[in-house]
Amino acid sequence: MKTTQSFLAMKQNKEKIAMVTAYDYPSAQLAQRAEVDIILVGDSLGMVVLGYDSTVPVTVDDMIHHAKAVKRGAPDTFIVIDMPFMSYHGTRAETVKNAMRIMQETGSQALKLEGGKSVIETIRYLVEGGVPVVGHLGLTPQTAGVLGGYKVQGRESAEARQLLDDAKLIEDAGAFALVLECVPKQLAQLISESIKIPVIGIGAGKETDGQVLVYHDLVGYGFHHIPKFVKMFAHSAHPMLKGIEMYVSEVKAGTFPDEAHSFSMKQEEAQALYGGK
Ligand SMILES: Nc1nc(=O)c2c([nH]1)NC[C@@H]1CN(c3ccc(C(=O)N[C@@H](CCC(=O)O)C(=O)O)cc3)CN21
Ligand SMILES: CC(C)C(=O)C(=O)O
Ligand SMILES: [Mg+2]
Repeated sequence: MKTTQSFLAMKQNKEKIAMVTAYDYPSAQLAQRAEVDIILVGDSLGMVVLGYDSTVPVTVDDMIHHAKAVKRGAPDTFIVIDMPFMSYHGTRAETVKNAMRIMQETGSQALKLEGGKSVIETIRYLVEGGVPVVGHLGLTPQTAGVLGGYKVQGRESAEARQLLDDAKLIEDAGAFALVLECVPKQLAQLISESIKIPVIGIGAGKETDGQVLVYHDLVGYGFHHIPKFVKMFAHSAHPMLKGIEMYVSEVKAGTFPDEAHSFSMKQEEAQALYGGK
C-alpha cells in the first residue's frame, strides 16, 4: 500500500501518478489489477453510476455505500473519497462527523474536498485530526451551478493567479495532493512547479505530476456526455451491448440455455418424477 509520502516522493522523482475513479467492486478490482497508484471514489458516481445530471444529489451515505464496495475490490490500493456536496460546509462538528464516518466506515486512506480559500480552515482541522486530505481546484463540479456550468477555469491571468494563490493555501493547510480540473495547461504547469505536493490533473494538460480520469469515460462504459479532455482508452459499452442483444435473441429463439449450461438428473430419477406418481 502506498502512502501520502510515496506520492510526495513520486513528484520529487518525476514519476507520474496515475489515478482513476472506481465506484464498485469490479471497477476497483480492475483498477487494482492495472496497478493504478490511487483510486478515487468520486462523487461523479452520481452522474455515471446513478444517472443524476450533476454531483449535487450525492449524499454521505451514497459515498460510504460505494466506497465500501471499492475497498473490498481493491484492498491494497490507496483510496481517496470525495466528500459530497455541502457535507463539509456546516458546523465544524458536522463536518468532523461526516469525515469521521466516511473514514471509519469505509477503511479508505484519504478524503478530497473541493474549493480554495473557503475550505482552507476545514482542510487544516481535518489534517490536524489525522485525515489525509486532497484539495480540488479549477472546475469544481459541486459549485458548477455558481460557476455557470462545466467550464474551463483560469483562462484569464487574474483568475489564474487566484487559483495559484489558492493552491499555495491548500498546500499550507496540510493537503498532501491537489486535483486540478479543467484549467489551461500553462496554469497547470505553473501551479505544479510552484508547490511541493503533487498536482493531479484532469483536463489540465500533461505537465502536472499525475492524471485522473473517470472510470466510465476511460473505458467507454455507458452512453453519457464525454468531456473534451477525455481520452477513451477502451470502448466497452459496445461489446457489452452486443452481448446483451445476443442473450435476448437466444432467449427468444430458445437456444439458450443449451446442454452445457443446464443441470440434469439421472434417467431413472427423471422417469420416476414424470411417470411414477
Ligand atoms: N463522465 C464524467 N466525467 C467527468 O470527468 C466528470 C463527470 N462525469 N462528472 C463530474 C465532473 C463534471 N466534469 C465535467 C463535465 C463536463 C465538462 C465539459 O463538458 N466541459 C466542456 C468544456 C467547456 C469549456 O470549453 O469551457 C467540454 O466540452 O469538455 C467538463 C467537466 C468532470 N467530472
Ligand atoms: C473528476 C474527479 C477529479 C472527481 O472529483 C470525481 O470523479 O468526482
Ligand atoms: Mg468529484
